[in-house]
Amino acid sequence: MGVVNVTPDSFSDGGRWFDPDAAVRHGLELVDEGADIVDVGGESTRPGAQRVSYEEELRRVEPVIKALAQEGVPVSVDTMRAEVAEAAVEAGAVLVNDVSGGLADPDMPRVVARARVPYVVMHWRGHSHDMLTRAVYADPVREVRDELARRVDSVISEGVEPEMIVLDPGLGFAKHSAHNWALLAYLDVLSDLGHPLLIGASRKRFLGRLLADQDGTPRPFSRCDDATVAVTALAAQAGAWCVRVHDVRANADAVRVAAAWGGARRAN
Ligand SMILES: Nc1nc2ncc(COP(=O)(O)O)nc2c(=O)[nH]1
Repeated sequence: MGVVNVTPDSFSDGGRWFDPDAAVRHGLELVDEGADIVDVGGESTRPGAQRVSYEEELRRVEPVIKALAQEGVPVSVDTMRAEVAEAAVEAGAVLVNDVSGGLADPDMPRVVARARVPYVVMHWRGHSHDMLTRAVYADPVREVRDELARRVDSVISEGVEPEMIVLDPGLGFAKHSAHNWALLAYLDVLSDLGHPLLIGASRKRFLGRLLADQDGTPRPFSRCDDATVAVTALAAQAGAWCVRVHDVRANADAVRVAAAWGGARRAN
């Protein structure tokens, strides 16, 4: 899953694809690099980000989704708003990627159920402006698993088909580095919920902190693609269904390496 943030302020590529034509060109490049899905988002979710209006979010994403869909690109819409998801599916999106897992907008499960598209339910504990105040866990893996399980039950009760649900641990969302590493180390606990897993580690702060230099300065996000590729290979080997990344080519290569490695083990 290649990322196209049509935002002026996303942490990892803020502003580069804010122009719709540039965003569409970039989405097509990501497909050429090996992306199976292009994820289009119009609202930054970096820690501390302020929300944008529904109108502004839709203005940003709709033309990009429509143009990419018309080129035959499988597009997902990264939104917490049911109205944006509905309009995005109308414009040709084939998957809804909801970082709030249906918590930010109670209408979302009904919209997704009616659209009959796959639905990414990510672990979330509130909006970016204050989510780090909720980054408190006694047992992060068990708590994330239990909270995701509750979201699954809730959205199914609203009509979403179980087989349409994809789960995501929400790395960096109301989580500190140690929480993120624990979730990656125990992906099998989340897989046991019985849904495909999407992993979004690309260029995130916990990778920059891991790679900090001697005086503790975190590695800039633009130089965390190699670490992202390592996470991709390990996540693929751990059975992840999809990784959400900025640098598609290198990560698509890593997925192929993991598939060849895993295939050889099964064959012998
Ligand atoms: N499903 C899913 N969606 C996401 N959308 C945005 C971001 C924030 O990263 P970005 O600003 O680089 O897009 N991370 C995720 C994620 O981890 N999982």
